Amino acid sequence: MALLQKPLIHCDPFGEPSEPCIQQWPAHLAKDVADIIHKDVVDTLSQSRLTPTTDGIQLVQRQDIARVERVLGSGAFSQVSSVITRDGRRYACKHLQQRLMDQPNDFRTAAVELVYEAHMLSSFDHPNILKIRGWAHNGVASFAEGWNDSFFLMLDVLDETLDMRIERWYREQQDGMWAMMASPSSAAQQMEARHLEKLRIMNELASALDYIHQRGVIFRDAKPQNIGFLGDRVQLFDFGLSRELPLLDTSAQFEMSGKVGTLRYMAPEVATNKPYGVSADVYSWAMVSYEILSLVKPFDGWTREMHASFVCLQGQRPDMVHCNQPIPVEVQVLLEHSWNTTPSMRPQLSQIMNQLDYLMACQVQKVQDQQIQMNIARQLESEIQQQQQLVHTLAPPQPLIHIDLNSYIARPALRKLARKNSFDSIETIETTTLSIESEDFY
Ligand SMILES: Nc1ncnc2c1ncn2[C@@H]1O[C@H](COP(=O)(O)OP(=O)(O)OP(=O)(O)O)[C@@H](O)[C@H]1O
Repeated sequence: MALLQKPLIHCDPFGEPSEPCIQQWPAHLAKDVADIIHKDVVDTLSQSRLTPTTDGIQLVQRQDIARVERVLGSGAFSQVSSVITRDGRRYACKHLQQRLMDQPNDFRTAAVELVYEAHMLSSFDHPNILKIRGWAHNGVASFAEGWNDSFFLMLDVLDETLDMRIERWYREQQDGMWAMMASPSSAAQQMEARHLEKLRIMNELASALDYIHQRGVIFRDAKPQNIGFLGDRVQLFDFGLSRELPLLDTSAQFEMSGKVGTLRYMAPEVATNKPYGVSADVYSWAMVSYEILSLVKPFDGWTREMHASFVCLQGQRPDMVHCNQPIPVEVQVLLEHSWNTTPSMRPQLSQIMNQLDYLMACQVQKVQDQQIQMNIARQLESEIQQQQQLVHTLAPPQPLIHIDLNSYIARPALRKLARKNSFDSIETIETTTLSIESEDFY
């Protein structure tokens, strides 16, 4: 069943309402709300070039949800919870926030965005874009049921978001200082492997953005909070602010609703309400990549005014040398091009991916070389240990006799005895030496 179908009012398909009744619109109002949203959605989708597929999309009813595990997160308009369905599957269920029930205009806008997000996600098939697995069984018409969560999306549950991963890397870096002092070579090896992982993440993100650009979609909100992971695979998600370009032209700039996204990752042309195109996502990609590589938030602690003046007007960019983790020169060059103030000077994502493929190949070689060196060093170390053990087995170390010099000197008879046995054993050699030295004191 498609997203759009004629709204129907029927008794609560979700069983017992999860919220108090006052949170539900009366039936006649709920029908009006659903009709208006339906009309807005029809207007929006009629201009869409995307071709969504409903293959594999499950139509889910509230009674199909056996259990709500926990809230995974919330954004400006929506809330995402982890749910278990009756067939034992786990999904991230995204729906509108309850507070929007008191703000009908915001509810309407957010509802259309949520439906549009479902429309987009079901049009995409890319390993680095989060998969939509289902939605409310009546599609847009579900809004007629009158609850804030009447319409919802069922998505794969992410293991981690990029901002969480960067935070973890930062903590590991702090903890790793001591390990680095203890074993510099293995710490260096870990750092090179981590750098390779970072390049791979940057590449997968570029690939997801390139895929949507080829379909005339601009993401507009690339930031670590909107990039997740399933295992180690990057998953771009939250297409709420994404839009289709007026024309399928990835080199053109268009008049679009400006200032959309998060300022620190936002291209200057977007922040200053100028026409923009998909190269605005390239700028955001560069800012996100900077954060991945350096573990520093771009323009941290800056005000809007500082951003407008220093970043948009004067073209200032993050420091790639004096940061937590200095960025290798060859990657610096890539970022510098990608966050160029002039959109047309920024590379295409396909070019970025080519460059990253090359850098990753070099890095793989570096990691392998380091691994070989580490193995040689380890082998040498174990051979030396084996040799030392062998020497010990052939000639086990003998204990030295403890000699109290004073008592020895005081007892010349003993000294004579020692001289007599002088070459009988190692102990006596020691004794003899001592006795000679002690002679000088007489
Ligand atoms: N599939 C998912 N798996 C796990 N957590 C998720 C998933 N989708 C969203 N979240 C969590 O919920 C939060 C809000 O989700 P999302 O960004 O999609 O909502 P939003 O209202 O569109 O946000 P925004 O206001 O940033 O546009 C995310 O930051 C993330 O922490």
